[in-house]
Amino acid sequence: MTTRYRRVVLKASGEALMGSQGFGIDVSVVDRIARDIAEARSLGVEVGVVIGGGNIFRGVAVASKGGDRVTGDHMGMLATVINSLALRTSLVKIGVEAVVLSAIAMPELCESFSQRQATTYMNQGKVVIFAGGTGNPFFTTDSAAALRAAEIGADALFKGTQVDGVYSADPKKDPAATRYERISHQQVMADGLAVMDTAAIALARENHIPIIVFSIHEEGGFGAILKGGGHCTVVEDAAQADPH
Ligand SMILES: Nc1ncnc2c1ncn2[C@@H]1O[C@H](COP(=O)(O)OP(=O)(O)O)[C@@H](O)[C@H]1O
Ligand SMILES: O=c1ccn([C@@H]2O[C@H](COP(=O)(O)OP(=O)(O)O)[C@@H](O)[C@H]2O)c(=O)[nH]1
Repeated sequence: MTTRYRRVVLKASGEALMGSQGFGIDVSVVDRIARDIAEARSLGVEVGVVIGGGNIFRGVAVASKGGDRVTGDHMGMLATVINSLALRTSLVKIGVEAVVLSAIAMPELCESFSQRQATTYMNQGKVVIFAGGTGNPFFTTDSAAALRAAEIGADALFKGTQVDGVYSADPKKDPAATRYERISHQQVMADGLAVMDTAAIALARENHIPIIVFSIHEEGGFGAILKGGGHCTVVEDAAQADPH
């Protein structure tokens, strides 16, 4: 079937991977996300993935206790490598070809990221998992996802998170918040809607990449959106919007 998007980057929340455990990796959750990615591949969509590290470590946790932020961020980036290796294992287990490309060189564990190698693998139909964030402290995996999406020429950035879209306020704090079906990058930033960090949204906007915010907890949600249905908010500029 024809999908609206041919090549996408999926940003999967690190926190989602811990399931109900409160920390670390619940393999059944990783397996489920792998099945959702497999469905996208079966639709013919080329998929790059960025996984967060919040289920293991966030740099700000070190800084907030008076520690060194840069070291904390290095630890956070290593956490994303752990999650990426877990996802690769789950994908390979179900017969989906997948490679991990890390922004931080660790050749014994995985290949290093280069735009050329990533594009080659994607053209071959392999799922490319971008590990190590941007490779720089003071950034987030949201920014890494926007950056990789721009580098590989993705048609859309899918942010799979804890909530099912962009709301007028944080829905976890304000039960009266309402969900947008569509909103522009500009309005998300102007209204300070904190579903994704501003650097990531700005990068996506500059490169005309729509962001699809959806719940990573909903099995089949990713595929449903790719097929033109599903439950999400589409962040795109007016000029990009589908006239239908
Ligand atoms: N206006 C908003 N619309 C939707 N979610 C929001 C909004 N403001 C804050 N949030 C919060 O942002 C969170 C997602 O951001 P983030 O912490 O980066 O998650 P992730 O773990 O997916 O990286 C959601 O869980 C939600 O509670
Ligand atoms: O380019 C990057 C990406 C991530 N991180 C670090 O890795 C942690 C985990 O990433 P993130 O918080 O984005 O994960 P998520 O919220 O998606 O689980 C961050 O807190 C940062 O400490 C970083 O320093 N640079």
